[in-house]
Amino acid sequence: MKAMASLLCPTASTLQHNLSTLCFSPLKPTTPNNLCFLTNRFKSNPARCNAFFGNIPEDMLENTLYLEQFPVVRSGLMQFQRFTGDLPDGQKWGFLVFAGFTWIYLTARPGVLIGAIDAYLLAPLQLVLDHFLGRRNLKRTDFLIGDRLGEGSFGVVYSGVVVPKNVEERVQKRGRGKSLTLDERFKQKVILKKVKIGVQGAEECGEFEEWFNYRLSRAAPETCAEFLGSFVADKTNSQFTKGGKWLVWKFEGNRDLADYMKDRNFPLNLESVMFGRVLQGLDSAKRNALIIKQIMRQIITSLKKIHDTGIVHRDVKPANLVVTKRGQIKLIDFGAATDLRVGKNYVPNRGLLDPDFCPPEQYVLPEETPSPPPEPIAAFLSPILWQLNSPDLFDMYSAGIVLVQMAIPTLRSTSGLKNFNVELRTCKYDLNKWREHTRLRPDFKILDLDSGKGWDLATKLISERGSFRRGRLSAAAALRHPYFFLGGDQAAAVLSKLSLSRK
Ligand SMILES: Nc1ncnc2c1ncn2[C@@H]1O[C@H](COP(=O)(O)OP(=O)(O)OP(=O)(O)O)[C@@H](O)[C@H]1O
Repeated sequence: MKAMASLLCPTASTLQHNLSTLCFSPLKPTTPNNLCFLTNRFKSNPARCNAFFGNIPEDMLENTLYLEQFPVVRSGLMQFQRFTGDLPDGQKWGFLVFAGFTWIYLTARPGVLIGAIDAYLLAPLQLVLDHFLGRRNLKRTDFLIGDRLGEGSFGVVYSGVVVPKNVEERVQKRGRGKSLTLDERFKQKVILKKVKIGVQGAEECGEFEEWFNYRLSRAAPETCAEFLGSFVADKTNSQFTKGGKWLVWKFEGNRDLADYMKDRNFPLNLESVMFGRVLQGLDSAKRNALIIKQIMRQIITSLKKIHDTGIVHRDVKPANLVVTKRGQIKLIDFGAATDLRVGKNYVPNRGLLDPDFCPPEQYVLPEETPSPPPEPIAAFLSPILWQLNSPDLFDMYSAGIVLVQMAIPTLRSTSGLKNFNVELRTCKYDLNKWREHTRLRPDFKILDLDSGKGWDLATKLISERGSFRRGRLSAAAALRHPYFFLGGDQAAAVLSKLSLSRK
């Protein structure tokens, strides 16, 4: 760095200061500790080097860096020299500080620069590639619709299968025509969401969900269910309505976290899914705690990744976390998500949310925040918006509720969670106060293990926003919390992967 500074400062007369010749001529080292740059011409020819500089001690040569080893530095220095040319010292430094600040701004969360690269380069590239590979040419006849899995405000979700190419449909209906019995050629399972027709805002939500899925398939594919694309039904029959839009995902797993939590055996019913085996040598409280820790680690890691792209999910809850058969937790249902880099799906005053998991502030941004300007301007301003409002902390509250719900058995039922929320509101969202006053007789054993690190994390996620709209841990900060140190859950997960790969 010292040498870099000398290079950039033309008054450092110990070095040749004409940067335009830097890349073609050597710079003489001054002291053994003062690193400087030499070109490869001199590195490979010590005699020539010594002739040029006089005898250079060997230890000094060892400390010498060669400019060719740092192509980025080299081209950066050349560019810098080209731009600053004959400017006086003060202006050169001013230029450097400005360039540094611009770089920090463009790469600060939610990432103006990477967002622009995604929007103007990666998204069109994905479109072309998908067309080329036939991924955007889905059609009604590619799928057979099976059971209905759920219904939200704007869509109805079904399981289904892909009809293999050149396979005649041989569909036998079983029971009342709900379950499909198909031969083994129909093995690729999918999830289909039918966007409701005639429901206000449904079409728009469907468009947003599609947009978010494509965006995440480029930016953080491991965090969410694999999106296969969409199609518009070309005719009306029992399942389809002509003109109706369908979104399609890969089937990621039979059950979501809410399904597992309904089971009395939770969290032990996830033990072999998460770790591939039963954790030996531990009492059941410790096993429970390790499973919950692994689930929380995965949820918060995924949240960190989506927040890094500027997306806030806004509907984090067990029913929106699918558990794959390899024990991965994947986020689904981006219908309520918002991208605060470009203001996508951000409508001031619109709450779309599940009250049981929603933080007290209810909105990701203060209600007085105006509607977003056109996308490029919104993107340019987004680091300021993000710094001022920390919208990611919205999801972190929901993650905190998921943690206490998993760890405290009496909060797992719908009524238990509702009562908890009522009491919490009365305690002004102070979890410690709630603990002193609750009448729900909660069992804190899991959260109190390990000197209460789990409890401490919960109190730092479930809270009101403090001054400057902070006061809750971000995903990155939560992952640095002592709760996640010495991750026995990680060790068990790694061991299970190793034993699986050996099989
Ligand atoms: N990719 C997937 N793999 C396996 N199961 C899934 C997948 N996507 C959704 N599911 C299942 O379908 C259920 C409903 O899905 P989802 O939450 O997306 O729709 P919804 O909440 O009913 O609709 P809305 O988006 O309108 O709220 C989930 O709880 C989950 O069990």
